[in-house]
Amino acid sequence: MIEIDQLTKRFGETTAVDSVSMTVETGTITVIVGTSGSGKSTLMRMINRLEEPTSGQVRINGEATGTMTPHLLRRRIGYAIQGHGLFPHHTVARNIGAVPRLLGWPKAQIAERVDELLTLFSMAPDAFRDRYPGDLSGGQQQRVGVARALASRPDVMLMDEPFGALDPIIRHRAQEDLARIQRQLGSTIILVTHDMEEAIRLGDRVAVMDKGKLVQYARPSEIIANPASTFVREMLGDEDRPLRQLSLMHVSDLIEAGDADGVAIDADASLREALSACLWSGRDALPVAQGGRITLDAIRAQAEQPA
Ligand SMILES: Nc1ncnc2c1ncn2[C@@H]1O[C@H](COP(=O)(O)OP(=O)(O)OP(=O)(O)O)[C@@H](O)[C@H]1O
Repeated sequence: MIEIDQLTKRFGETTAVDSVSMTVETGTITVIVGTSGSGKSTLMRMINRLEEPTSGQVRINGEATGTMTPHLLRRRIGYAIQGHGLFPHHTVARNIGAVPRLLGWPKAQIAERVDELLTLFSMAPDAFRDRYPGDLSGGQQQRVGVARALASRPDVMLMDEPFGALDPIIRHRAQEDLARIQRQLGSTIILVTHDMEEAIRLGDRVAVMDKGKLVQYARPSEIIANPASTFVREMLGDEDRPLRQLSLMHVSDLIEAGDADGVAIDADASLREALSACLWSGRDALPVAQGGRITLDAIRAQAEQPA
């Protein structure tokens, strides 16, 4: 568990982070979202002490980070940034193994961990471990950057706009990969983004920042249903709210008895996908692969419900 306790950072006249308190549970993804200059990166950088707080405290599993040696603290905390920050003259394996090497892991164990992570990120170890970053696509470089941050099984993983440089299609895949890997490894991740869509999709909890203040900290469904301020409502984009609502619910929530024609949809698919399948194929109902059907009327009723 990470406890952020009345954390404040001033740069001269500017209060970049203004008395922020929040608790991040172990094994969850917390996304910090806000406009440019709202203090997201500064808040995150105080967790691994790349910035020293003006006042307040961060505790990791009850231990105040202010009392730890900064470089030892940073070895316990993975850090991935936009543009990956890989060493260009080191192979993929050497890049991923950088922190375990610093920690003095035996060579065989590092090699095993490198292969395990490459596999997890759908990159065949034999094909990738000896390549250099320059020989990889942008998406592959980004995955290696994230793999490197995870290599030493850090207590916490901080990610600052990790997918900011990726095009929208790869970005979606990268987000799905991260969510899958996080579930598999049970990692604790804090991720910064300016993209509310990304926050809603990835976050177990979403922290919305405005002018250095934490204006809402809640589950995505709660943020969509009850935005705490006009600012949060604007971040959400009013017209998109029904669609966001649908993307958080599943076909399994609305299955009814009966048949329907055409290609079936999976019960795990989101209502947004079901809506898009209905509209795309011109059907009023879809069969559900696991039995029963879902109707366009039921999906529409869900989208129209006052949030
Ligand atoms: N080293 C610094 N010296 C002076 N001011 C700074 C410094 N770092 C950040 N700031 C200021 O603190 C405020 C918050 O910056 P921060 O980078 O945390 O915002 P952000 O929400 O991450 O923005 P972005 O999305 O643009 O990265 C801004 O007004 C910024 O200009």
